[in-house]
Amino acid sequence: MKIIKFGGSSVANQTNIKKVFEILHQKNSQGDFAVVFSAFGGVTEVLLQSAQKAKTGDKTYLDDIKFQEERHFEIVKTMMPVQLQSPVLTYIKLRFNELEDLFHGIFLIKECSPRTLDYVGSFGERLSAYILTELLKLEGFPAVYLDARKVIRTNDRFGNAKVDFSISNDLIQDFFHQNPGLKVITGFIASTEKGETTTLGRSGSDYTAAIFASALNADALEIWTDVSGVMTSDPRLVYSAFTIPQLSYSEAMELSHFGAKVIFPATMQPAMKKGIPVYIKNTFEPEDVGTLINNDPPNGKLIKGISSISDISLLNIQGAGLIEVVGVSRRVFGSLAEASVNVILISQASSEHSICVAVRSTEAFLAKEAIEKEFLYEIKNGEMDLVQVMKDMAVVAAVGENMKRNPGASGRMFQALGQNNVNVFAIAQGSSELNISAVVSKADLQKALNALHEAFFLSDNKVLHLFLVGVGLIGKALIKMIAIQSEKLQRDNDLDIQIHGIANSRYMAFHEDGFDLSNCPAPEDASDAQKMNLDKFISQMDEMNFSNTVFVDCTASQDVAEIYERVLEAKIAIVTPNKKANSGSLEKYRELKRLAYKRGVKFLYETNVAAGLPVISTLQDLMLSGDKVIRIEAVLSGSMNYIFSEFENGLPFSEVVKQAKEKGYTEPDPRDDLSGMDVGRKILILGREAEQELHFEDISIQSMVPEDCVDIKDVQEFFDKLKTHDKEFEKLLEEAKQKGEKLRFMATLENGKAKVGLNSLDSSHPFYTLKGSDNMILFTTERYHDFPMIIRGPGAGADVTAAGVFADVIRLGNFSR
Ligand SMILES: NC(=O)C1=CN([C@@H]2O[C@H](COP(=O)(O)OP(=O)(O)OC[C@H]3O[C@@H](n4cnc5c(N)ncnc54)[C@H](O)[C@@H]3O)[C@@H](O)[C@H]2O)C=CC1
Ligand SMILES: N[C@@H](CC=O)C(=O)O
Ligand code: NA
Repeated sequence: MKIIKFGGSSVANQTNIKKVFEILHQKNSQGDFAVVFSAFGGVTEVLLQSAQKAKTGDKTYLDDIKFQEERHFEIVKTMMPVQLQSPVLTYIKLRFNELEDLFHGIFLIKECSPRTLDYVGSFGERLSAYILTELLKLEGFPAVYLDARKVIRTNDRFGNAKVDFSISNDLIQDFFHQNPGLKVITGFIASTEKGETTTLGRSGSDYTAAIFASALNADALEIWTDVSGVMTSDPRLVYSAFTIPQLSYSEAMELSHFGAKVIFPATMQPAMKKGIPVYIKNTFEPEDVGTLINNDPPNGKLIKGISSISDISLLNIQGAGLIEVVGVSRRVFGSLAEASVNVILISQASSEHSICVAVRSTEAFLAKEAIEKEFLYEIKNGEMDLVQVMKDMAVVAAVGENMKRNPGASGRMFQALGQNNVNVFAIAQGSSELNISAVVSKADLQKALNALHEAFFLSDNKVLHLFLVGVGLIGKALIKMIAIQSEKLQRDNDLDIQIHGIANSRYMAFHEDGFDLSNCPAPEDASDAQKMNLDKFISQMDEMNFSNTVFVDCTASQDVAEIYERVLEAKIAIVTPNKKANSGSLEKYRELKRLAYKRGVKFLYETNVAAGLPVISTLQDLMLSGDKVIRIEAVLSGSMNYIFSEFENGLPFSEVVKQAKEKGYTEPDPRDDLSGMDVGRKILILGREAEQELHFEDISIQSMVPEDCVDIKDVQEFFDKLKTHDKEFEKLLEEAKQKGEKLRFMATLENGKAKVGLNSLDSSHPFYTLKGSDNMILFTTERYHDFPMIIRGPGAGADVTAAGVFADVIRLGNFSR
């Protein structure tokens, strides 16, 4: 024998009811069963509200019950042949007439006792189970209607009545013996010895089902609802949450205690006592496995689920007068109990200097008052401080019985929180080792849940959640590269990279699960594309509140660089090829580094200089290991090197500049390269990385942009104008050629001063042989004194730059492991 219970949403309308019938037809071949139904979705709530309306003299209760009556009629009229409808419609009509009389009484005397409310609350189930019995007969089932008030006996605590199991069990067994056929049972309702209607409290229909399962020693109890079982975490906050296949009763209790709405612990008690397995199944996805709750020993995962309670406050009770004084905690908790404050979490360190309790925020003030009143004398004498209240807190808890046998759960939990910069305000773990709870700030809740979910469930994979501003040449190449490499990274490096936000200067779009990278749309083509607004982009990134979030800036925009402080403040890492932030004021450069350090997040910008070549990281390593930079000599512009080396082969100057742009070597506006600004920025950044107090004014820059080209707005027009200067550049080339030299645009930094400009170099110079987009950097340092350290290779272009950005992102994955 099985007891199968369907919740209100499963029978909310004709379509859903048909789904329920399909499920029951399938059950038919699997042995004996009885069915428990809730009221049609939402009916009981409306009836109880209508009773309140009637009590306050609000006559619209009449409209509400009319509407509900119609709803019940409608189901019968659409699901039953006309000739059979009459008795069922009459039954409905009679019930609603009773209700109307009842409400009229409430309306007149302006009173509605808990006893009356229980009676009102019984109509929903009585109607649904009766109608469904008749419909099931039409489906060929030998259905027998059972009003559970006949067989479940309770005391008269209306609203939340206590069941007398010995009487109820007998009555249930008798009814089943005497009435063959498929019993169709009303959930939620029961009656007292005197025949007064009572209800079984929150999730009462589940409880009814468990009572029947226990009384009949059922083989199984199935709870059919609108979700596919108990999930590892709240899916609204943790997008990667999934259904837990099996839980022990205790685990299910712990998880449901924390607000997993699927089951209510008390309802399981009767089934649990008899060891009856409980299945949670989804009426709308019947093929889904669902969750099995039973007595089987816990297996597999260390932790089964991560749950949370938001909106709590933390009370700190402290003072020297508390140490080694017997009876303090009795007084604290006694005063809270007297004030009817429910304590959610308790923590006291063995120093006894403070006791910390978490309560619902709505009860925080009451709690503070109660404790302060109790300790009035101690507070007056300075033996105890006033109770501190920290608002806007939340509890996150890792739940699982396997913790008992395996050390390491708390290590993993607090490592994950720490690495994601989630501050923990209090911790509690009982010796049952079923749950470790931590109090965190409410603003960190989603991040904490995701971090824990990743740490315990995602097959040990680290997930980086990227938000990419600037889907241009480099941004697009980056997306492509991640798409190609992602399988290998997941397989060999346990690293999963998802992109949740994309933007260019016009549009932005977001995707909770991450865009499909092998087919990633342009921001303007994404399904929910919105006009780009940087402020909103950052807010949205912040709100999505993923752990391991990375802001990737692939623009050349000053505006975007201005937002870095806010990003780092939000404990979000930054990876960028954009040089604007690091080449602004020295204060800003230092502030960003300080902030990243303070917030414990990384700010990586290897591609600021020489694209993917390891220049910045190498210089940082030199500095960290105690070296000192004496001189830097470098060709730092891929486009300028391309231009001046290709130009030797006879093409006009303006033509080679155009080619450099087409090859993706130049800045979005190639005049940033020609003017020396880009190289100026790079040598400035290198100087700063070499711990020199370098300002942009300390750099003398020779611009190669002809004066009449400076102010032209349109890039194409600039190219036209540049053509008129081809001869001047040819002359420069000719002069160098005659001396057997080559033109190289380079930068030098020595004695706190930097110079950027065009040089004519003979064949003895290391830069003489550079080709194409090559960069070359010579570091002369205290250690590399006689011969400089040399880094050389292509230093511009979509692929080498995107690869450098990608490498920084992967580095983040290693840092945050
Ligand atoms: N091209 C190269 O070889 C290298 C480039 N870089 C740097 O990479 C960055 C990107 O360069 P490219 O991809 O070549 O430029 P691009 O012009 O192709 O792309 C820039 C993208 O940023 C977007 N954008 C601009 N301002 C924006 C704003 N305020 N908000 C949102 N989006 C905005 C644009 O719409 C465009 O999609 C630049 O900072 C550049 O200096 C660094 C090393 C090498
Ligand atoms: N435009 C730059 C590339 C980016 O840093 C160059 O030409 O080197
Ligand atoms: Na680099």
